[in-house]
This record gives sequence, structure tokens and C-alpha cells, in this order.
Amino acid sequence: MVVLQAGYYGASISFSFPELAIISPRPKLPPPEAVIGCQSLALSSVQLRRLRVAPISSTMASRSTTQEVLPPALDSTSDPPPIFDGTTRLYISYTCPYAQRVWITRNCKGLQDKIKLIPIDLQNRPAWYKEKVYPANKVPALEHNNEVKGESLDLIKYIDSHFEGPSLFIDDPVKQDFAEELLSYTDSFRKDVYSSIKGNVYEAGAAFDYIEKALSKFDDGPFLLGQFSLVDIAYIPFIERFQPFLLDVKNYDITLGRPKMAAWIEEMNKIEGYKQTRHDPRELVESLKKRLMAQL
Ligand SMILES: N[C@@H](CCC(=O)N[C@@H](CS)C(=O)NCC(=O)O)C(=O)O
Repeated sequence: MVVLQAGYYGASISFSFPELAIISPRPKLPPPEAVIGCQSLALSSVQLRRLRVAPISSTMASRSTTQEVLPPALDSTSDPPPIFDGTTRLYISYTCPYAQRVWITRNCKGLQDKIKLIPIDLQNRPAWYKEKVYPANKVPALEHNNEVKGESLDLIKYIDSHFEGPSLFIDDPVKQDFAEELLSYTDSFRKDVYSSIKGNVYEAGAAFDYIEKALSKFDDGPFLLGQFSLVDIAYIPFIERFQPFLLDVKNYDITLGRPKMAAWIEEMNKIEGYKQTRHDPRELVESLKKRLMAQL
């Protein structure tokens, strides 16, 4: 695990993964006053060195550097917010990879003041969430213009096209076609890796090879469409979980022999809007282990 930690800017948030059952009754959250961002965290000297030397391009730098104070999660004892009062609200769980996609999108567009985060404790959900906000009773959900919408892949596109901030969709028909192909593969990707965790991990190789090949398609940048886009945002929460888990549990390094993947992860780790949503990899691994054990 030492190797892994050099590349991470951990935040003290625990993790939940829907297919892998439960971790703890209540996710461990940062104290209300905690600031999620590299400055507030206890970093090792290696991490600090990486942070100082990390080259951040001007485009990256403009992608939101707001250090946000995260609100505590609402649980069954919490009152609902004043729903449909005109405020735009993003209901998330700090531990949900699907919600993380939308949270990253909101951060990367610099919408911290326009879209209010409402974290929900999924293990002790408030009844009003299903009754008054989102009958599907899942996160993420977005309250906007007197409506509530769900589904992370729909929401990242919706936020990108309905709100201000830098566009995260690439205006090129060839890239757009490829974006749709990649987005429609996200679910199979997740399922393939998940089933390989239970069985032969080398079967996951094909899923990671697909990503490696995708990263080779455009040579105008290290991201899945060359330049940073919603497609990177759709995959990264799952890679963030699979990478440390497979390394720890199966001794399988997803970046070995996949140089594009290694470079992509390194570049993603420099995106401020993503960094603010990241989890401590040790907690990810421990949570996944517990969940997997519960299923065996
Ligand atoms: N397809 C949905 C999946 C969302 C999802 O499964 N969220 C989980 C948390 S990671 C959830 O809310 N689970 C609560 C439940 O199923 O009761 C999306 O992409 O938004």
C-alpha cells in the first residue's frame, strides 16, 4: 500500500459500493469544519513533493480551485431542506461513485455556489428523501427548476449543458461518437471488473485494456477524448476504487503494461474538482474487503 499512497491526496471519507454490500452502518465523514482539498489534509512528504511539482496547466488551474467546506450528511433525524424554493440542490452520498460523477462535474464547472450539495446518509436515510425529493430513493439526484432528476450519466450531461462554466463536452463529431460509445460501456466495465474480483482477476484485463486502447485513440492530450471531458468524469470514481483494491487484494496493478492508463490517472489526480471528491484509498480497500467478505 505504500506505493499507492504516494499518488493519493486522501480525504477522510469512507466508501460505499452498491454491489458489494455494506461497510459500516454510518459512513465516516469529515468533521463539519473539515475542508476537503489538499491544503487541509495530513500529507506524507512524498505526497507534498508531488503536490509542489505537479505541473498545472492554465486550463487545469481555471477548473475550480474553490476549497469547499463540506456539510455533514443528513440522516433520518434531519429535517428536509426547503425543497422547491428555487435553490438548485445536488443530493449525493459522500461515498457513492455515481454521485461522485455529478459532484466532480459541478466542481469542475465552478458551480459550488450555484448548486448546493445535500449529502444523505444512505445507511440511515431520511424518510422525506423518498417521499418528497426522489421516489427512486437513490443518489445522485438534482433539484433544479422545480424538478428532480436522477441517473448520474444523464445528470453530468444535464449540468454541463444547462449551467455556466467551461464545457466538458467536446465539440467534435468524431469525439462525440466515441464519447457515447465510452459512456455506454461504463456499466459493462463496472460489471466485468466486479465479477473478476469474485473470480479470476485476469479476466478484468480485457476491461482495462479497453480503457488503455481508448486512451490511445486521440493524441491531443492524456484523457479519454484527448482533452478532459465528461467521459473521464464518468470512469474515474470506479478506477479510483478498483485500482487500490485490485492491487491490495489480488496483487494486480491495473497500470502495469498500461502506460496510458498510468498517465491518465496521474493527470486526473491533478484536476482540482476531482481531487476535492477523492477518498482515502486505504478506506476504500478496507470497505470493499468487508463488503466482499459479506458476500462470500
Ligand atoms: N444508475 C444510477 C445508480 C445510482 C445508485 O445505485 N446509487 C446508490 C448509491 S452508490 C444508491 O442510491 N443506492 C441506494 C439504494 O439502492 O437504495 C446512477 O447512475 O445514478
